[in-house]
Amino acid sequence: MSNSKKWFIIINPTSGNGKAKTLWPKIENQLNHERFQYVFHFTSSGLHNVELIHNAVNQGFNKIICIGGDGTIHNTVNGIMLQTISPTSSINVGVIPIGTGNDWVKTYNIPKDYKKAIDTIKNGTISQQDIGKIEFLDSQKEAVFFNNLAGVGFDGYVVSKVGKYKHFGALAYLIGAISGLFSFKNFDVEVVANSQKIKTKSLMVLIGLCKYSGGGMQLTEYTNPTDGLFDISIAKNFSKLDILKNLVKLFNGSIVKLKKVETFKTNTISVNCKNKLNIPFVQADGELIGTGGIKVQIIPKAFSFYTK
Ligand SMILES: Nc1ncnc2c1ncn2[C@@H]1O[C@H](COP(=O)(O)OP(=O)(O)OP(=O)(O)O)[C@@H](O)[C@H]1O
Repeated sequence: MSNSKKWFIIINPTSGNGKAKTLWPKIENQLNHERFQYVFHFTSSGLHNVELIHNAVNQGFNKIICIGGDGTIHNTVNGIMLQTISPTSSINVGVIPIGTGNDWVKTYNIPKDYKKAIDTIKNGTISQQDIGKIEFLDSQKEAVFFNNLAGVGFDGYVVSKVGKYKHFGALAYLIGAISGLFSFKNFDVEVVANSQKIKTKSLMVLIGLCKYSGGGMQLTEYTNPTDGLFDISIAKNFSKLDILKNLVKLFNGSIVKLKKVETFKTNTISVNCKNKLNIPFVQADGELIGTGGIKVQIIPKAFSFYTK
């Protein structure tokens, strides 16, 4: 059987605090019951995940199942975007969500129950969305792609801390945010987008495609992940009290209505961080990817996946 007829499955054994590994035998039973033809691999690291997908596409696989959380989807997207053999939107990805935050799947109501997720992959439809490409302004690091949300500043700082709280499930991000609050310092930033320059002290600059991040928070003014535009939120000079007072607003989407949050849409953005004494972290889809200034551009409808 040629590779294009088979599914290529990757499982991140550490996702969901190890739940992906424990559930795999049951998932495998269900896939066999539903007569899926497949090969499978466990990831040994994020980089291994990217390489597995990159090589699979080069070998002719065009149907992928990703078992894990947002980081596993992110690494899978990067494997697809970095290969040059096939148009990226011709590779279809099914997701069985077994992560901690599981934020990306919430936008599309992809079921967390593995049997229902398999049914979505088997009987659902194929949708597409835009992808973001991040290039680093202050280093030679390779470009990183994202499918959900990227951010510079406090949210990157939270991601750098969240690992040790993952056993709390989706609450890990909120706990990470509260614990990081007291050591984080707002940074100087110059944002360039839509021929405008915004110079400010900032808590964070968020570059969104989909609706949820940080374990269910809604930090951007989400409209449409296929409109060719990012949803930007710049949180300007928030105090610790501002954050504590507005914790509920982080989750119900109304944080973007605050005066100190500037929102707009754009298809490219530069986030320049000139102050070498306070260089912010950069996160993409909940993965810590670097530090300092970035330039981000949108690649319209580059990612194809199974939805209900
Ligand atoms: N075998 C492995 N050992 C350790 N880490 C791994 C391994 N395979 C992949 N990883 C890394 O595991 C990290 C977490 O994966 P993932 O995001 O899927 O799960 P999660 O953190 O539980 O879920 P979520 O991101 O939805 O909160 C990713 O950064 C990925 O690079």
